[in-house]
Amino acid sequence: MLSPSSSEAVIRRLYQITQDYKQGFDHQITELIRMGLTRFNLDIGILSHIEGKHYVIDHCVVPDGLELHQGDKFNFDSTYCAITCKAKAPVAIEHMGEDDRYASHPAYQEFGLESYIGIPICFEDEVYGTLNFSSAIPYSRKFADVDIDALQLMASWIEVELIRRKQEQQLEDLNRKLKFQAYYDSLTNIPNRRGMFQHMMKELKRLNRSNSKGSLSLLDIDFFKKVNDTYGHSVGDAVLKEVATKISDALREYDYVARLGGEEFVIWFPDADDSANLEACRRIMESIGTIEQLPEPLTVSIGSCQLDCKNCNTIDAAEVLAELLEKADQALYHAKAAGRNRLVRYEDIVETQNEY
Ligand SMILES: Nc1nc2c(ncn2[C@@H]2O[C@H](COP(=O)(O)OP(=O)(O)OP(=O)(O)O)[C@@H](O)[C@H]2O)c(=O)[nH]1
Repeated sequence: MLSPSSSEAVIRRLYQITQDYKQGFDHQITELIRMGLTRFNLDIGILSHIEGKHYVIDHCVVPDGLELHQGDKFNFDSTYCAITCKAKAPVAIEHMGEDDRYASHPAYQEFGLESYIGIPICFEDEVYGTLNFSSAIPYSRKFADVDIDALQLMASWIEVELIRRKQEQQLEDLNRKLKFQAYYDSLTNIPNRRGMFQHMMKELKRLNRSNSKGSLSLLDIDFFKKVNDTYGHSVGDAVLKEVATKISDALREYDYVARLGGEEFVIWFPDADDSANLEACRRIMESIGTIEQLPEPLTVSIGSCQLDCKNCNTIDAAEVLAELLEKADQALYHAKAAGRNRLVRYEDIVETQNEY
């Protein structure tokens, strides 16, 4: 004989399952279904989900040999779930085949389950699916109010958990969006100045340890103001996006590009020697020249400099980055002053200056 205290046992177990949140929702639901199977002394436990005209198994615990798996889909109308959802309340049937209401139901015809206890699960004012327990064997006693109470407790737990999961997901999405906004440029979808700083700090610290080389380039679109003035700001925006795409497409997996602001981009080539860097920059310039938004070829100027990390061990990464940007900027200034549409290496400027 079941006593009201059996509901207390369910509450206690649900509390333990809640405490187990670190194991994840899948584990918690499986434990809840296992508890239900023990509680009702049945052998098939399912949390289902309705997708249009389909009944989909979200989670299930079934006896060995029964081929039922997460993700399996059935026609909704020919499931016991349809009976429960139509009732909009818990349904408990001890002997389906001898019940005039259900013996001819397609669910019974198809699955032949004799005993069944199920309840609709609601989520955001809609029926999400059902929690149900069943068996191919008729039930050995009558389902009682305490059984329904226990089922309702389990359903409430799932409903609260579904809401909590959704909120958690929304919070995660929001955090991801905020992080993206903080570190990425919304126009071109590549990292912004802050993103570049974060990436370069990591890179330079790694290079410091491995004592390797790298190369940094500043790329600036030539006469971009004229593009805006002649064709309008929206064409200017489209050109900026296309330039970002062309640069990204020309890079190797470990190279890195960010938009520093306006029409200026920074490109980092880790471990690149001088010739690899120059070759990549030439490829980028060529590719940008084929941009289709404008009737005339678009040109860019690039200032590059090399990092040699032999002396970087003792220097602060932020200082190294500031120095790299400063050198590349000087080289870019020379490229602009010399007529634009060209690449200038900082090392060449220094060499020329030393000759005088
Ligand atoms: N469409 C668009 N224009 C931008 C954006 N950010 C900056 N600009 C424009 O970029 C232009 C940069 O102009 P300048 O700094 O004079 O440079 P420039 O015309 O490219 O000349 P040089 O660099 O000397 O070759 C300005 O007209 C800015 O308004 C943006 O997000 N979208």
